[in-house]
Amino acid sequence: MIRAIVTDIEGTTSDIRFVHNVLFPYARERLAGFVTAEQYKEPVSTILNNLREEVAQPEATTAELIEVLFAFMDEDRKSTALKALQGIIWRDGYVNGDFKGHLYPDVLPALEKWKAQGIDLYVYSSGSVAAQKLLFGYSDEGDITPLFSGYFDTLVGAKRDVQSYRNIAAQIGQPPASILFLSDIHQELDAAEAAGFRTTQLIRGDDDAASHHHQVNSFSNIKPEQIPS
Ligand SMILES: CSCCC(=O)C(=O)COP(=O)(O)O
Ligand SMILES: [Mg+2]
Repeated sequence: MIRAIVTDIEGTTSDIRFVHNVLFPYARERLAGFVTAEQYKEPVSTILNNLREEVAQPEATTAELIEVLFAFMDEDRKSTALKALQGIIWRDGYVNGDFKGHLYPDVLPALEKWKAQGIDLYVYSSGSVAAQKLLFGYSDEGDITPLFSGYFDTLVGAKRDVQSYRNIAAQIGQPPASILFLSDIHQELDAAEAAGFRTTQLIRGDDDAASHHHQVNSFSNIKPEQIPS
């Protein structure tokens, strides 16, 4: 029996093009100015020190760190420091109404149905927890954050690491076999499966022939009670 569902965002609840064509450029245009202006204030000061640790360059200047951050954005590196900064910068965009968090139309009805069935809902994304709350708080469908019981980001580990899913199960307090993980990326589903989770892959665009996971093209086609263990 499924007691909890953990969902990815990019490519699963939300269009990858919203993340790559709207969110990422918005942060990219503002990152250097924001970091320069805020470098001595919290939380940016601590984030920059975390980045110095992450790249093992304890003496790196702010200008050098900004170069690192641009290289990370170029390669879509899921750096906790970069994700924290992006999340802070996106806040203005949401609050000013520059954009809303994209949701596929099939997502909200399914989340509401599962919640009404007593299934607890969680989010796991490389985007920071703050960024996740913004996307769902300022979504196309309004504030849907009351549906979620918790959020996980790279602080529990990387999305392709098995241990991350063990950490999530421990924090949720449910056995892995009673948790369903939804993602568009089969390597993430492989890691979740290795931790004992049940899995379903969202195919929002191209087929993924390299995947052995149960596949659907819409949340409306996910029946938690029918997912094989
Ligand atoms: C909270 S929306 C922004 C998601 C994001 O920043 C990102 O890098 C998505 O990565 P994921 O590994 O979750 O696909
Ligand atoms: Mg994804």
